[in-house]
Amino acid sequence: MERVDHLAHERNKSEFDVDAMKIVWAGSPHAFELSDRISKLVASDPGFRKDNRTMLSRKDLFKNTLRKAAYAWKTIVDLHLSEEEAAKLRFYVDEPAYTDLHWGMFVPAIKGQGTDEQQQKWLPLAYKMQIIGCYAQTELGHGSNVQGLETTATFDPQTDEFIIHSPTLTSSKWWPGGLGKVATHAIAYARLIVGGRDYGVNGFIVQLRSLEDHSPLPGITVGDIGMKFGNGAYNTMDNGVLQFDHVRIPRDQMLMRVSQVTREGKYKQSDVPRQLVYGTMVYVRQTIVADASCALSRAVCIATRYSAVRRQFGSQNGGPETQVIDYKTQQSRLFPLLASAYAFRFIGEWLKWLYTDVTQRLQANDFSTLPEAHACTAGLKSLTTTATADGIEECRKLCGGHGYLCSSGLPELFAVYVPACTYEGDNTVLLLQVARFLMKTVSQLGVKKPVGTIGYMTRVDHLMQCRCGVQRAEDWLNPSALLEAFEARAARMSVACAQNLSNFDNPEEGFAELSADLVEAAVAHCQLIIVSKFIEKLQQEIPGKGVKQQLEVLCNIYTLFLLHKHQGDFLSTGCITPKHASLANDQLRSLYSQVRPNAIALVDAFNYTDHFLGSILGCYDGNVYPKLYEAAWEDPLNDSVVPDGYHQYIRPLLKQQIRTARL
Ligand SMILES: CCCCCCCC/C=C\CCCC(=O)SCCNC(=O)CCNC(=O)[C@H](O)C(C)(C)COP(=O)(O)OP(=O)(O)OC[C@H]1O[C@@H](n2cnc3c(N)ncnc32)[C@H](O)[C@@H]1OP(=O)(O)O
Ligand SMILES: Cc1cc2nc3c(=O)[nH]c(=O)nc-3n(C[C@H](O)[C@H](O)[C@H](O)COP(=O)(O)OP(=O)(O)OC[C@H]3O[C@@H](n4cnc5c(N)ncnc54)[C@H](O)[C@@H]3O)c2cc1C
Repeated sequence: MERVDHLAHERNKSEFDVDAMKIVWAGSPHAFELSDRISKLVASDPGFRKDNRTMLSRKDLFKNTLRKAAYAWKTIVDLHLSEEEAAKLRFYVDEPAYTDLHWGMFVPAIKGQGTDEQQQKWLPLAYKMQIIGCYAQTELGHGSNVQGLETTATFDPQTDEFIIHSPTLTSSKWWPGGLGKVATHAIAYARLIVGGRDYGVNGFIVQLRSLEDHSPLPGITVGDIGMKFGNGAYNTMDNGVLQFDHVRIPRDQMLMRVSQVTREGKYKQSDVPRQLVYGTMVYVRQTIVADASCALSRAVCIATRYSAVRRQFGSQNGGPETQVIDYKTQQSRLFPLLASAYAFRFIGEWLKWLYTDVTQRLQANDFSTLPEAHACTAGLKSLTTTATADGIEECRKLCGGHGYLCSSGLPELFAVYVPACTYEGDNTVLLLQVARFLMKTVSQLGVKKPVGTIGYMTRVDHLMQCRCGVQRAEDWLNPSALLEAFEARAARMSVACAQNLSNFDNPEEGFAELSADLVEAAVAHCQLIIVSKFIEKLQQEIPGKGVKQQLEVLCNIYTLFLLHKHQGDFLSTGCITPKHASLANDQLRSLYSQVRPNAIALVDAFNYTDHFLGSILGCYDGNVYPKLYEAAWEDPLNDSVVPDGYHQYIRPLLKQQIRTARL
């Protein structure tokens, strides 16, 4: 049967080259070809089916995840996939699993913190999955405060070993993904104790389970921490608990790139900064930013397609009702999210570049950009994950009642995504790190020249007193006007915090007292980074009919939407007047009308297969109602017409009502 495209009329309206936009979204023709090929490979293989996840019990769900992970590995090996292709395949399988932590944290931790010899020994085993690793840092009593970890690693010079121990209940490792039921090894973070002295937290490679029968090794107590938020969702992951009872490991299993312990029991610190012990977190925060655009764009794709299918009110002379996407309120909620998905895509690309740059510098013993890389990865991780989690929930509401069905894909997407606001650093704690960086920058103005993303502070005198030159709504399309408003707001908020801090005798006390304001200053700074990198991206040549114009519209929507949402900051710092704010809002409305005919094509450019989207509301052909109707009948509750439990619980009730009625 020929498939009808219910969204064809929408696709015909678009004013730009969608195929060219697909390449911009993917990052390059090579990246597009790779994503396209691997996503289709996964979608066409029934072994990767995922539409029954929300109905399985935890045990069945978890076993199914183990099956899929093994099947994915077999596919990777059988097809001789490259590292890049294998990573894409895992991405499109789209199921949180122990492999995420093995490839995403265990391997990078050994690469970043291990010596050359340690890498040579452990990486080949990990690459072939002959060992499976996890990242065991967080404890029951301490997550955010890494310096507060309690697990100890005490050097025993007699045997040339470390004794890994959990001295208290609160020192139990708690949360590590893959730890609960699968990992054979962990990078365990513990306080390094040598000669009775505490040298702070360091990573150690510890074997947890037998490679023969998977039983925990002596001294190891390990298990899963239990069900998490939502059906299916992150419950495919075995987040675990772990206690060490004087577990001995050879000295050479301490990750020794940052500091070393010699055979004689001498502690030595390398020339590299101690903060590199936190290096794996910087790496993962950068990948999380790139991932935010994927999660948000999925939700936006579903909500946009469904908004074009769904009609309510406004029928004229018996004709069709209005598509809900034509309501200005729907547009003002949806299009900023569409623009954010693109903005996060480009900031993710830029952050990847920054991370690669800092890594190369570190290898050449240039540590100068490390504080900026830490501030950018921490701040952008916080900003993009918060906006994405909120955005997915907004997309669910944009889909009305049907968005609440699991078959819309949105409840599961939200449940899987929302812990990103907490893991790899609680979002508020991370913004406080950015605030520290900002306060340090302001306190050193005139002594140290700010560069990179903080370079705008060199013009602080101008930014403290400049006046917005916008006179008509269209003036807000001028990138210089937008940039200056965002720079002035960020600079003024930071300087105000620094001035308030100077009123405290004890800076730490002042920092704690003003922390809510400091977080807002950090948000203003991070929003400026995203806006400025989007504008920079548009200064490049971008091929394809109408592609650049569409991106300009999206960039302006993203920027003016932020200005509108945070107009309190802009007004209270005197960067703009109420008249400017009102003109910005006028311009925003006009931009929504420009994006409207292109909305479906702009989400088609994400090039998601129906399998990856996992949503009846977001399916490519827009044939929503028959699919919803069919899916309802597939629910196990509809296996029988009369439900189990009828004779036990319903019939007696009804009988009782009959007796009462007769009385
Ligand atoms: C494609 C692969 C994808 C893989 C993705 C897999 C995803 C799987 C899903 C989930 C995985 C989740 C895994 C985890 O959650 S692991 C645990 C993560 N834990 C955290 O993030 C803890 C957060 N806490 C911290 O990072 C720190 O405790 C802290 C908040 C930064 C505070 O640390 P500390 O007390 O030591 O620091 P200070 O504030 O005193 O700062 C001292 C100076 O150090 C600088 N600093 C801090 N951190 C870093 C860093 N990471 N890099 C560089 N520099 C750092 C800080 O700025 C201070 O500098 P100064 O110049 O001011 O002295
Ligand atoms: C799904 C999931 C997967 C995870 N995977 C792993 C893993 O693989 N490996 C691993 O080691 N860990 C993992 N974690 C743990 C995770 O990294 C921590 O939960 C996270 O770092 C937050 O720490 P916390 O739980 O201690 O939160 P807390 O620090 O206890 O936060 C509680 C509240 O206190 C606030 N707060 C804390 N400190 C401050 C402060 N200084 N100032 C102001 N407010 C503050 C926070 O903002 C938050 O509102 C995972 C967590 C989750 C949810």
